[in-house]
Amino acid sequence: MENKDHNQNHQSEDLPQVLLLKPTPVMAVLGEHQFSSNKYQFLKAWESPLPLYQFLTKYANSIQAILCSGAAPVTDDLLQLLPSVRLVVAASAGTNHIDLMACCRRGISVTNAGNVFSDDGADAAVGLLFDILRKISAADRYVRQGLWVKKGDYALGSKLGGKRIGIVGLGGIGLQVAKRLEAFGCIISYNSRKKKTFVSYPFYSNICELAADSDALIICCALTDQTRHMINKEVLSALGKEGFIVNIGRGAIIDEKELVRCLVEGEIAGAGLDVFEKEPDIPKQLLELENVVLSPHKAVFTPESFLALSELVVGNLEAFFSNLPLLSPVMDE
Ligand SMILES: O=CC(=O)O
Repeated sequence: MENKDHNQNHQSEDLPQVLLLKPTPVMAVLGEHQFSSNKYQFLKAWESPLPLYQFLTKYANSIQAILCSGAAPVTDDLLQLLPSVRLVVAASAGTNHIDLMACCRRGISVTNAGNVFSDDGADAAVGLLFDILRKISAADRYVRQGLWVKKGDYALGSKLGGKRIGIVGLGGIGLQVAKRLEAFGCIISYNSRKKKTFVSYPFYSNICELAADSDALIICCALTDQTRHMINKEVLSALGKEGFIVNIGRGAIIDEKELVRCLVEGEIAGAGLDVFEKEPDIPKQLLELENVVLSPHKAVFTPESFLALSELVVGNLEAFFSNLPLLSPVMDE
């Protein structure tokens, strides 16, 4: 039986080593030729016959960078094993799978998807909002099931223009959501870690107050210790029976149990959800609700955004190994 570590390539021994723990979708776009480039040695842990720990130990003192996605967390324990790592490149906007404190403590730089996902993420958020307000997916099911013929006209949806929209997280994606929804005639307010001086939208430091003053909340912020379950029972009840929620951030920003209860009991009007607490498992009750639109965590992914991401990933590696400023560093705030 062949027991060869395909990562072993004598010609590439002197190249900077970049570890990949699991395949990341960006690989499909970058193509295999990039991953056997003559600039870096990409070490793909899953291709090695060695158990992971042994594989990591073998390359422990030479791996200088990690290219990662949410599928494989970068923990303090992992970094402890790899003392030569100086850069973590996240092929995602969110960095909740990376122990940022540990990176900071160890002097490791971190990059993410920067703004390459902002347009597609914002398009998806607006699409989900449109869908739940105008009942597009629900009406589609109605027609397909032959209910238009049997039962007559479908219930009316609600107009997007004029709605008060509370954006939670006014980063790259949140700003693009605001821009799009302003064009539809919506009234924008936001909550963020800090008030942004470059926008004139009303800032709410209190998320409950934002919810109470909004017809819909759109969650675009990062998942951190501060934002985990930030959208809780209190916030949902402030949003109220007529209120909608869209989440393209991370599932755990919302207390999902509470969200499901509010949807089932009619305490909020509807939800458009791209992300969930235990993906890809989702609470079964959501499948039965007509006022919920579900999407399999793909808001920011298009072939175009992947292409832009792959260029950014390569750009960050090149910058790092040429001692130039990183293109999309994750800043400490
Ligand atoms: O969810 C997608 C991302 O964080 O890039």
